[in-house]
This record gives sequence, structure tokens and C-alpha cells, in this order.
Amino acid sequence: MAGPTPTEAPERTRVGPAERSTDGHTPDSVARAPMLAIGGWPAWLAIGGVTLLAVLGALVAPSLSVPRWARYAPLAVSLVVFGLPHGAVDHLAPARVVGDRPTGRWLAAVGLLYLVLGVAYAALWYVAPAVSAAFFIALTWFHWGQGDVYALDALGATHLAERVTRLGTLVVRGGLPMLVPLLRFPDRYRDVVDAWVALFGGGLDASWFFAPETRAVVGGAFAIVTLATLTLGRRHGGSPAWRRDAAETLLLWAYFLLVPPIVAVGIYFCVWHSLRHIARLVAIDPAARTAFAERGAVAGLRRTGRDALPLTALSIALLVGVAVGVGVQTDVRTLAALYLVFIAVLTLPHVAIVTWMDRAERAGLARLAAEQ
Ligand SMILES: CC1=C(/C=C/C(C)=C/C=C/C(C)=C/C=O)C(C)(C)CCC1
Ligand SMILES: [Fe+2]
Repeated sequence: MAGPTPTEAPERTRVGPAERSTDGHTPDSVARAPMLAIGGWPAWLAIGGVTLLAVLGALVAPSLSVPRWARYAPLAVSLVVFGLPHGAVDHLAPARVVGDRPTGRWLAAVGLLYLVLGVAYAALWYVAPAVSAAFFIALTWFHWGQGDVYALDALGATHLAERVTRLGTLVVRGGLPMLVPLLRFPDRYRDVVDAWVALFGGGLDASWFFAPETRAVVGGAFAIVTLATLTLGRRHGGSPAWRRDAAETLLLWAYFLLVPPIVAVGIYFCVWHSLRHIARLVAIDPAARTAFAERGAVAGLRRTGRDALPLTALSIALLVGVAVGVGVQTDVRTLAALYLVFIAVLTLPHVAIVTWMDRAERAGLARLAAEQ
């Protein structure tokens, strides 16, 4: 990668020279306010509100089901609102995270990374769609867990210092959206993954995975890992940040058990994972940080949104091009599958960038390595 290597970054969130000498904030406090205002309250309200609606729905009209078009609506919205755009700043973020200006070399390095990893993974989908599908779920498990560990740190968590707790938290936070829907909605889950593989003419041959016995064992194990991780964290003080971690974890368990999976994952992608990453993007960009500090969350979001616009538009154009090029059917299930496979291909380089950012900021799992 061009530019400075992560090991050259002297501190966790290195900010621009002007900010470092004048605003007097420590790096953690720089990240905290945007995380709370952008990735905290909106996410809690949206996910809490939808969970409440699901509870009310189950009590008042248990036979009511979400219409087919509405199930896919959050995924469709994620094309333009927070979801796809959260990765469309990847060309600027690595430079900013080390306090650099994004130069041509940075852009070329990120472009090359996207090209190499994206093409390789797209080829893998053609050659081995079922393996690629499993890899996509595993990758998202890691990436969404990694995103939440970053957010917990930014919100002031001190209970994730130990290796086992930090790793456990990543596993739990990533497993909530990737595993819990399977426990309650195996058929819908299978249907979604089937549709990805069907795009390449393949079929999914993993009935055992969706069987009640497997789900009981896997669900029980995941519940134990959840409780063990929270208990380990509590030993380091039942701080307000630990209580928030526990409350979020319970909320997400309830949410993914109650809300139908395509709706649940679609909303979560926009308002939880993506908004938390966007809060991080606001914190590392001097212009967005200033807009946020002076004019609030919407101004910060607008600034980062401007940065995300060109590559969001390019990605949508590419997606439409692929859809038209391969002559995909206009059935909503197939269109959603195409979109998710497209996201999968973009996610591999995106995860590489975010993992690199974690190293540069000594955040996430890289915080463990830094403490060795
Ligand atoms: C929709 C859906 C699924 C998977 C979605 C995935 C894997 C989304 C990944 C999105 C990413 C990685 C976005 C970028 O950060 C499941 C859980 C298989 C079944 C339930 C419905
Ligand atoms: Fe992401």
C-alpha cells in the first residue's frame, strides 16, 4: 500500500496537525461524540422501535406477515442511504486515518486493492458459488463484529481489554446478524442464500445445516458464548459502557429473533453497521469533524455524504450494468440476490481497508497486538 504503513502512525486516532495543536481533544474524545450522535442514538431508536413494533405485531396480530415488497425495501434503501455509501469513502479513509491528505498514490493503492480482491472474489463466485456464499457470511460476521468492537471502544468501553473478551465480543456482535436469524427463520435464511447460489446456476446442498437439531446446538452454543463474554467483561467493572454493551446485545438478540431476516438485516445494515462506520469517517476527516462540532450531526453527515457520492453513483451504475449485461430477471428475490453478491465482491476489499484502518488506529483486534 502506498503512503505510510500502519506502524508509522504514532497514536490511536491521529488527527490533522491544526486540530492536534488547537482543540485539545484526546483522540478517543474526538471519536466519541460523532459515534454517540450518529452511530448511537439513531441506531438504538431505530432498532429498538422496530423490535417494539415486532413485539406489538406478534401480540396484536400474530398471523400478520410483512408483504413481500416491504421485506426488501430496507435493502433497496441501503443502495443510497448509508449502506452502500458507507464503503464509498474507502478511497479517502486510509489516508485520513493516518492524518494524510488523500493523494493520487493513496487512490491508486485503494483502486488496485479493490480491483485485485474484487476480481478474485467475483471469479470465485463463478467457480464455487456455495463456498463463496459461506465465505460471504463468515466475512460479514467478522466485519460487522469488527465494526461494533470499534464503536464500543469509541463509546468508552474499558471492559474489552482482555484478549478473550475482545475476541468474544467480535464473535458475538458479528454473530447476532449472521447467526440469530437462522435460529428462528431457517427457511427464509436458506431462501436468501439459495438465491445467491442460483444466480450462478448452482444449488445449496446443506440441509443438515438448517435442521432443528443443528440449530438447537448452534443456538445454544451462541447463547453460552454471549453470556460468557458479557460475564467476562463484567469482571472488569460493571461500568456504564458495559451496561450499554449488555443492553445492545440483548436488544439485538431480541431484534433478530423477532424481525423477519431480510427486513432485519436490511435495516441493521443501514442504521447500525453503516452509521457506525460513517461516525468513524466523520471523526477522521477534519472538514466533517469541524462541520459536526460547529453545526451538528446532519452537517457532519452531509460532508461525508458528499465524499461518498461519486463512488456510490459509480457502484450503482456498475450494478445496473451487470444486471442488464447478464439479463437478470426482474423478480425481486433475484434482484436482491444480485445486489448482495455485488456487495459481497465489494465487501472483501472494504474489509481489508477497515482492518488496515484498525491497525493504523490501534483499534479493534489490532489493539490486542499493540499491547503484546
Ligand atoms: C440478507 C440476509 C442475509 C445476509 C446478508 C449479508 C451477508 C449481508 C452483508 C452485507 C455487507 C457485508 C455489507 C457491507 O458492510 C442472511 C443473514 C444470510 C439471511 C437473512 C437475510
Ligand atoms: Fe462496512
